[in-house]
Amino acid sequence: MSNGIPLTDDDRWDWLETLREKAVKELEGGAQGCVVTCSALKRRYRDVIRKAGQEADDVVVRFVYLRANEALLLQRVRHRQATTNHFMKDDMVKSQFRALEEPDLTETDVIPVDVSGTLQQVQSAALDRVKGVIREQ
Ligand SMILES: Nc1ncnc2c1ncn2[C@@H]1O[C@H](COP(=O)(O)OP(=O)(O)O)[C@@H](O)[C@H]1O
Ligand SMILES: O=C(O)[C@H](O)[C@@H](O)[C@H](O)[C@H](O)COP(=O)(O)O
Repeated sequence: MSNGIPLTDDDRWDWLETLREKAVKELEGGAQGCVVTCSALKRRYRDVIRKAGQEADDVVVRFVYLRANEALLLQRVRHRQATTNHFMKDDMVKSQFRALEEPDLTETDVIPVDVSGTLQQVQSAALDRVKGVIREQ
């Protein structure tokens, strides 16, 4: 990625499984909940994470989809590039959007949150939405 080469499906499977296994281990160790951050761009990647809920009755998987348009995210990645030496440069944003399969209404475990506001606005909107979903369960 630092050379501007997007990852492939094959590059990503093990990573997604590792994330799922780490999260399940946290819960098995007594954690009440666990948040992992991950791009999970395609539906079949999200399905890898979903498996945690299918394999254990007491594990509930929910996705918070941090949603914004390409122009805004390009601007943020450019700003990151100018201020840090992060490996992921702005030339990756286009391929990320090409790979993205936006969750549709059939993915009922997805909570979309608009991230075009400030960090505080995003944090508070995400918390409100997640708390609302937990209350409904
Ligand atoms: N709401 C926001 N307002 C301004 N900048 C943001 C906001 N959310 C994220 N950023 C910045 O955008 C960049 C990419 O965000 P990040 O969450 O790290 O994305 P990813 O992990 O998907 O690459 C980071 O530099 C981050 O600080
Ligand atoms: O293509 C992918 O599978 C993902 O985009 C993944 O590679 C990750 O999101 C980037 O590495 C960004 O890393 P940061 O979260 O550090 O920006």
